[in-house]
Amino acid sequence: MVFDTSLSKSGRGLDRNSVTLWCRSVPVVDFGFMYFTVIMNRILSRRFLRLSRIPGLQLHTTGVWMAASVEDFNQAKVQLGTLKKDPGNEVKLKIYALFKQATQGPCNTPKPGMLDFVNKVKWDAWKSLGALAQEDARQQYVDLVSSLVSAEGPPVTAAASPTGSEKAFQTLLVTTEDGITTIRLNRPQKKNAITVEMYNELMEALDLAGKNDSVITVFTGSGDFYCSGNDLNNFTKIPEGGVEKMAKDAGELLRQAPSRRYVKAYIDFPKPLIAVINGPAVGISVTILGLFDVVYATESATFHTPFSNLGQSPEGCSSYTFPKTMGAAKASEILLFNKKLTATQACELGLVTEVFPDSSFQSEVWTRLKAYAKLPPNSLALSKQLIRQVEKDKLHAVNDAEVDRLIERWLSDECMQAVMNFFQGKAKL
Ligand SMILES: CCC/C=C/C(=O)SCCNC(=O)CCNC(=O)[C@H](O)C(C)(C)COP(=O)([O-])OP(=O)([O-])OC[C@H]1O[C@@H](n2cnc3c(N)ncnc32)[C@H](O)[C@@H]1OP(=O)([O-])[O-]
Repeated sequence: MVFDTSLSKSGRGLDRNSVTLWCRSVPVVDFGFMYFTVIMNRILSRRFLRLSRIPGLQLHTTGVWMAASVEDFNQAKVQLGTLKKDPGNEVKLKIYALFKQATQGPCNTPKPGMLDFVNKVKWDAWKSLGALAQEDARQQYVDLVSSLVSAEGPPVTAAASPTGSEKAFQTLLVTTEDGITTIRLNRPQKKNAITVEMYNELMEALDLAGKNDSVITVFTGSGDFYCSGNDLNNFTKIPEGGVEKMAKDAGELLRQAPSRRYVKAYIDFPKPLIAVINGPAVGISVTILGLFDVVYATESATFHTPFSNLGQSPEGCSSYTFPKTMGAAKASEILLFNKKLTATQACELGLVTEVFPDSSFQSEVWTRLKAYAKLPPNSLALSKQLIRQVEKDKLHAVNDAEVDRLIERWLSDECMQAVMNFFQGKAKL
């Protein structure tokens, strides 16, 4: 029998009079249920041990054993749907078999054919329960689900963070639901311009998304813009070391450095990365798209890299990914001569995967993403890595070269003048 905190708290299935701990069929402790509950909670909450894993240790009640009710069973079915972690095929088969036994009794349906692999395995699991009584199957089902739920720890409360969210950020909304980690740029009043804080949070969010249970990771923006690129205020916050220090720090943020590695975080991201472009995209939010696996755009989105206007040069590996995707001539129009693309043009050039009507964009895209997130995660991640692996070294080298050039550009009069023009209201895109 598996005990967990929720079981010991509610006392479900136990006679509350007393509980005896047995070791190798010898009773070693006998105490009242209340005391037992207190001790079990302390032991389990400190994660010292799980009684079911101790060889020879058995738990016996001295009173009447109460089987799980139909209500408990129904509640367990609901709880099963809230599990965040996949319990694995073996456990899922056990759950399936117990469910069938509890609801239909012993298996007496014909054995599926040899080639019907999945149904055959399920049938075998059910059949293996033999003549187990329905109420015992119900109890085992409830216990199994209960142990899985408690193994995941207490549910995250709404007050602690938004639904499905793993961590609260200042400039992003990050949620994980239905196998999708969504990273939403969340400075709509500033058109989601990327501050230094946001760069750092994006790296942290990517790191978490790469390690959590999600299958795919999706970027999108809050409000009417996807992103207006680098926040030009980043250039106005001059640190103690002066402009040179500012340019160097910004370069390190983009480049492969131990703790600051913005573009690197995209190059090395291990799972499928999808951009949902909900409105205009500018600067680094466009160049980085070459490192995404799929880009969906709403019809009215635009794509603009005004580097020459700003006295700057391309980044996000676009000096390599853009010519590779669309040819040097088209890439030069965009990266040198500031050509703004419509979503349809960006799609024709291969920067965008597909364009959707504004009216149905969100519903069509999210339906598709939810379906993608149901695909086998390991297969997806490994296939992505096969596609990207051959180019990784090249991309890191391109990133380094681009950043070296940018650090020079950020110190140039051309760049300083362009930034001043923006804040004096002289230059808007
Ligand atoms: C580091 C790696 C290198 C990266 C390179 C790049 O990304 S290059 C690309 C660099 N990016 C650019 O050059 C884009 C510069 N931005 C623009 O040209 C225009 O804002 C616009 C066309 C994006 C939107 O025009 P619109 O008339 O629809 O809206 P609005 O103008 O009224 O904006 C609302 C508020 O947001 C503010 N804000 C917006 N974007 C930025 C920003 N990037 N920065 C700071 N602030 C920004 C704006 O000041 C205003 O603030 P306020 O006054 O309310 O306190």
